[in-house]
Amino acid sequence: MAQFYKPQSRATKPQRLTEQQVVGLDHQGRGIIRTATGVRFVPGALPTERVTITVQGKHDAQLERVQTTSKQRVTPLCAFYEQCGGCDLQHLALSAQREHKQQVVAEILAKFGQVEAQQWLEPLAGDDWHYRRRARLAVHYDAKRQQFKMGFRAPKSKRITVIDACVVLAENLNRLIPPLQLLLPQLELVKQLGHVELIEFEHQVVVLLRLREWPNESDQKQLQQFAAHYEVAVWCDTEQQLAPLTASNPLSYRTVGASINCSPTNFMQAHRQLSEKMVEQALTWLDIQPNDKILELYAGSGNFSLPMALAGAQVTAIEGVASMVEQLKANAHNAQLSIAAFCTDLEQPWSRQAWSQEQFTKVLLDPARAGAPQAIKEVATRQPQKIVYVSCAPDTLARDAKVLKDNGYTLKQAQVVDMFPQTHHIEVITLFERE
Ligand SMILES: C[S@@+](CC[C@H](N)C(=O)[O-])C[C@H]1O[C@@H](n2cnc3c(N)ncnc32)[C@H](O)[C@@H]1O
Repeated sequence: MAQFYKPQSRATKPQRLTEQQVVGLDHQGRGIIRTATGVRFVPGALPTERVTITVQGKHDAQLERVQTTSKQRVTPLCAFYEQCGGCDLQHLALSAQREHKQQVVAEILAKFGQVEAQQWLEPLAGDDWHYRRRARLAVHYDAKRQQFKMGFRAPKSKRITVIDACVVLAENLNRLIPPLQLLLPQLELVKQLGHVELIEFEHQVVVLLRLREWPNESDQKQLQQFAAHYEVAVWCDTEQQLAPLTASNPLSYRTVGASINCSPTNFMQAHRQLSEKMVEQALTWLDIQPNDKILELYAGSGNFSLPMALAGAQVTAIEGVASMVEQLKANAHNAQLSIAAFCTDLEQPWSRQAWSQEQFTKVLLDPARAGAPQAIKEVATRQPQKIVYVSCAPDTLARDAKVLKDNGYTLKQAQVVDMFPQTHHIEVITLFERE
């Protein structure tokens, strides 16, 4: 048999380093330490602290002990903080979390966009706990052991941290976790359950079950009893259909001056109070005048479109998901507003889009994490007076901001929207103006 050279295993004992100085926080909320062998990123460590770490991989390290504690360190509220990893900034005081988020955005804008905001507004904040109006819970059923797990996935892992409460989830949703943990393993559908979503709408709390097939009669009966008892609607999302299994009120959420009807799988801003406040800020910056023609990109079901039209603008709204475009049109119709809405993939050039031939005075865009690499070039060449850019990813915002800067725009104002307190996730709203 042929023999091949096999290098010796390089596995060594994990290296332990004591008295390490934390010099900053990175954009994922991890402490930064400069060791003799390079930079290490340490979840849970805070600037000014001296800590003991165990080195893992090339740049990561695990926090073992805090030797000198930061004044900004607070005791995490959540019992699952160590295992869950969802709210990874809970050990940092809230005011410091917000300061950190603003600093991260400013640094990334300067480094990757060569852009500086002329003015930062105070972060927009709402409830710091029990603020989330939507959560997706991972599930796993071990048929052999008849073991059911429901919770959140641990960081960088498929492991499920079983929880019986979540400190950032709206109380309306939080109370459903223990009874669902009891009910679901008793149902036949547990064997084909993909995940569970809990969503708080304006007049209805929804438990959405992701399934392969529609539930059998016995399961349906038990789910109906559950729904009646907890005053929720159970919806099922199979490959064939998305529909309520129990009685359900129409699903909607509030925006400034209007209700937005939507389906349980449509995008909805995460924070139950801050969505409207963020829309108000956008309206203030846009300063809508009677002749304004506004182009809105990544419009969803109309969260910004309806308030802009109510303020008197002529709105053209673009969204990539066809069902949301239809929803947006219906929402505009219900509010007796005239909004031109189109389904377009904004990753593609606009040359064939008839809507793009119009002259727009102002643009509002609210892309997903990937930002708007193609759309921003198209916007910049059209030279609207004002651009309001809402972002949940400072790195792609910085890349797109550079395109605007190169095309004569100045970043007049910026504001962190604390849409995800206790976590490192960042939302920011920005106003660019043509010089
Ligand atoms: C952050 S959400 C914002 C939605 C809306 N502005 C709101 O406040 O509810 C981003 C939206 O962009 C849409 N989207 C993502 N990629 C897209 C693309 N390539 N073309 C068009 N729309 C896209 C998503 O479907 C989603 O509705």
